Amino acid sequence: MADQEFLPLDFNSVQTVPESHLWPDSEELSSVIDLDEKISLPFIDLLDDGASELLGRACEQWGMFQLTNHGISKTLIAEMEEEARRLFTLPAKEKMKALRSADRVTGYGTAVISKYHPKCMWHEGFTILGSPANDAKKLWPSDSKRFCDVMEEYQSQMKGLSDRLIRLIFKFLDISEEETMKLLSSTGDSGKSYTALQLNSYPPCPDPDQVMGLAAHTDTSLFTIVHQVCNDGLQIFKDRASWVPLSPMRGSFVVNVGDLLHIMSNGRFPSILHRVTIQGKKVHRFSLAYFYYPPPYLYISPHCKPLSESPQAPLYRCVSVEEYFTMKAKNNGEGLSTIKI
Ligand SMILES: O=C(O)CCC(=O)C(=O)O
Ligand SMILES: [Fe+2]
Repeated sequence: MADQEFLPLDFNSVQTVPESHLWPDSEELSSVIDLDEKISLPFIDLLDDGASELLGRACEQWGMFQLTNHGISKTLIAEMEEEARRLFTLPAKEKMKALRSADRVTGYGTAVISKYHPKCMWHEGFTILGSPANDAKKLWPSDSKRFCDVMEEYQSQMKGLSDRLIRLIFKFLDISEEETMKLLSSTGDSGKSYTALQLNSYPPCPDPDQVMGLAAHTDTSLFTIVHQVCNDGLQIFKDRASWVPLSPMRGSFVVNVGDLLHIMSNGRFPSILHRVTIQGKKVHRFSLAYFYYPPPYLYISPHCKPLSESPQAPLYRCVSVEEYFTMKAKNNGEGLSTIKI
């Protein structure tokens, strides 16, 4: 596919879905199970004394959970929502000024997984690593400070929250304090961190049943913390059997296990396949996804429990984070099978 085709659509000006965005008869869109009620993911209260055990069980059984009492203020979340809306409701030609080019990972553009699919998604995104100042200045030459301040504050708070979560999760996995400290010290402060913030926008669509918001994928992160503005649309591929729609509770974060934690837990915590469908003709859905990664130079390997009751051979070979990214991209977004022993 030519690079041109990866430009997000000018969603405001389309009356009908163009051929490039129609996903007809696609297996990808089908097979949602018929449920009377949407499935509720487990809730984890971060202030619960047993949070480590509860987190571990939820990661094991679901690879995903809803986090409450996470300590991120409602005001900051409301500001994030406002700034994301301000960005994505700019005219298309303004957004294009911050277009992510082939050699850059930050800025405005389509989802990274777009290149693995013949059809385009009903989605536009904005990716931030550390300070968004360079890209924000292109959008608002004299008025980018508010956007940058809010994005940086959110990333800093997400980093703190992620550090708390990883400590509890590593404790459950019996990963030593020394290893935990190595990870935490190498991820640095938010300005230098290797984490990424992805603002997602799924505009209203004239024919929502024929398009895909975000196609099925697993995240490469250790885990991802997602806040959704409009809680419907996210689906998970549960038990490798069928797509299940979720409706997370407003105010909670959805946290999903990514490939790197799948590897470190030796497959005990599944990196769950998920996707986003489009909800209606009028709904503009946004989400804020914070991807928590170790630095690219660190090596990841399965942590096998000694003295356990079942055999604990490693399922995956040791791999650096950077190499894993490369392998996954080469294999069209499916990385785990490439390092399977
Ligand atoms: O929009 C969502 O709810 C999920 C987004 C997501 O899966 C991602 O950005 O990787
Ligand atoms: Fe995702």
